Amino acid sequence: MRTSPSGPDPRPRSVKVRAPGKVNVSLRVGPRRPDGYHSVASIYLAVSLFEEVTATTSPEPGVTVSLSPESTLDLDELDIPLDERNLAVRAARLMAEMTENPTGVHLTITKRVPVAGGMGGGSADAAAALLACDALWGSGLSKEELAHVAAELGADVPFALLGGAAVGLGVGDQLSPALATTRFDWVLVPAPFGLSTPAVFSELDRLRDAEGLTVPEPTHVEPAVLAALRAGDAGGLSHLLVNDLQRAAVGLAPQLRDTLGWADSHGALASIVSGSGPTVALLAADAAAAADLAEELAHQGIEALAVHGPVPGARIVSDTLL
Ligand SMILES: C[C@](O)(CO)[C@H](O)COP(=O)(O)OP(=O)(O)OC[C@H]1O[C@@H](n2ccc(N)nc2=O)[C@H](O)[C@@H]1O
Ligand SMILES: Nc1ncnc2c1ncn2[C@@H]1O[C@H](COP(=O)(O)OP(=O)(O)OP(=O)(O)O)[C@@H](O)[C@H]1O
Repeated sequence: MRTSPSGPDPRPRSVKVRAPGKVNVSLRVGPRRPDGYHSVASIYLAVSLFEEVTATTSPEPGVTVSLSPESTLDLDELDIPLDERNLAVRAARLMAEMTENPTGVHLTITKRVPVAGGMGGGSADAAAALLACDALWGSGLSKEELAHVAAELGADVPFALLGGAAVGLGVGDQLSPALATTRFDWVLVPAPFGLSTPAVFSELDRLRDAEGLTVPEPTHVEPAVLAALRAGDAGGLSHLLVNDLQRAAVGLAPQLRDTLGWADSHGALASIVSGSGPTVALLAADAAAAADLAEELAHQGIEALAVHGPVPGARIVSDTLL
């Protein structure tokens, strides 16, 4: 239990935080562990597609949540629980447990990252909710303590707090920042369906079992990937993109093969399934190439989003007295 030196501010307030989605430019997955998780060696890149969470003091005790009409996703189509299963609600409740006399809070989430898309959208909501409640309640937690709480919520949540580019070991939660000196441009192609993260990991286990393939625990990431990131070398990076989950995602959703093929047919440098999928990330040579590619796909009626990374992790956008 912590209180900030000045104690909690009792006045009604509203704190807005934004947090990015991510792609994994390299994702190596080890064998299933006894706890059901898999050790990974991952290189995360935060991209410029942001979730927003506004935490507003509520006269009612507890945590409530709603989705903002400013969301760019079609809210009628979304399968997002608005109860204690919501990752942002879970984050706020954890923060409340660690804060003296927390007020009630209402969370408003602006969804932009494809749901169940492999880009860590729910994780971004959780990270944003943690930071927003930390500010609202003056919980006084250190960065390390916040990262610890984040890891309790999910493997991708600590990275959504940190942002930028980072190496993730353990289940992806043991993070070390990586140097990326210039931006990398991507075109994201969301799918009209979602994939369940545990189902994709299980499919990878199934494929490996069927092949009699045993894999070692991943202990490190490829130095060449870090060198390409450091040098801002999109061409070099394009030959190094790797995702062990990709074949499992494609196994569950074979239509992704076509989308991945658009890199060749539409002049992108390379393509990769983002995390557990099904969003596909096409790597472009530069911002102009990404904008052209997104426009060309849009002309064909295909949803495509030009983004870039690295971008910062969860950050406060506004803090307003009501
Ligand atoms: C695929 C990635 O997005 C790559 O960054 C992450 O590994 C997934 O992170 P996440 O969605 O935050 O995952 P969690 O919410 O912690 O876990 C959901 C489920 O995914 C599986 N899971 C997740 C992460 C991991 N390293 N190994 C796993 O096997 C487990 O079945 C777990 O129960
Ligand atoms: N705030 C939230 N936003 C979206 N989904 C949520 C949220 N809270 C809980 N969920 C549930 O979690 C599931 C996965 O959501 P999410 O969009 O985070 O997937 P993802 O981006 O594939 O995750 P990851 O890349 O971290 O594996 C959704 O289908 C939904 O039922």
